[in-house]
Amino acid sequence: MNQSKEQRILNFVLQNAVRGDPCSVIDAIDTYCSQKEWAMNVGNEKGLILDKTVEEINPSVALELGTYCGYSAVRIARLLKAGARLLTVEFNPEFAAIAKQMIEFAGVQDKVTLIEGPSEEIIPQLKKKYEVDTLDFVFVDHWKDRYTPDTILLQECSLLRKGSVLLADNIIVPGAPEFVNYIRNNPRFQCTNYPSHLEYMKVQDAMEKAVFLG
Ligand SMILES: Cn1ncc2cc([C@H](O)c3cccc(CNC(=O)c4cc(-c5ccc(F)cc5)cc(O)c4O)c3)ccc21
Ligand SMILES: [Mg+2]
Repeated sequence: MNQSKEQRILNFVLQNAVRGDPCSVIDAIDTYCSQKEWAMNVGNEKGLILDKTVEEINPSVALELGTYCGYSAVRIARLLKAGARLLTVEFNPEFAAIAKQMIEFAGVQDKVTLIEGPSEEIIPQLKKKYEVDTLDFVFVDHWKDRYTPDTILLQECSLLRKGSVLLADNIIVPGAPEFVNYIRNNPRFQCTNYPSHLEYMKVQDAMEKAVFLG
């Protein structure tokens, strides 16, 4: 049975990165996906916007929607302080299996809880099953038509507090027009747009930061 692209990305990391070195894992994925096979990792240009946002917030509890191969989970986890944690949600079992190995190889597994299942099912479980009080940071990078319903669900589940920060990928490509309309017209969020480029391409993309005002 021939390998998936995600398995080829993982194999390249296992052969070219350094176990326990998250930066080498990030670099290896970016090298492979810019030179061999494009993949929907947030990439290094938008990754720097993600890094700066995480460093600014210094979250104790972070959530990621859409793990994929674990690239952004490794990017976020490598910046977390001692005792801080990232919960990352992936519904696709193949992606989750790859991401688990990626996170472990990078050596950030003690900071990351990979949860297999759809966001709409997992979000309502975060308080009781995953002992979350409120979320300091949420990276939104799953199905683009889920950005709005899941932002509403996070509020309904009282998972956001005054100052919680959402950062959404792909505001231009593939685009999340309904989310942009919802969040920019919602008085409970303070929004900032960060123009960038689609990972590994010269195509315009952007990220949107939304601070919950309580
Ligand atoms: C409900 N639920 N809960 C957890 C959860 C997890 C997933 C998966 O992780 C998953 C699978 C497939 C697609 C996505 C969304 N990502 C994208 O679609 C995307 C596309 C492109 C792009 C851009 C240009 C192209 F030409 C083609 C693709 C660039 C990007 O950065 C993307 O993030 C996410 C899905 C639903 C989930
Ligand atoms: Mg994305």
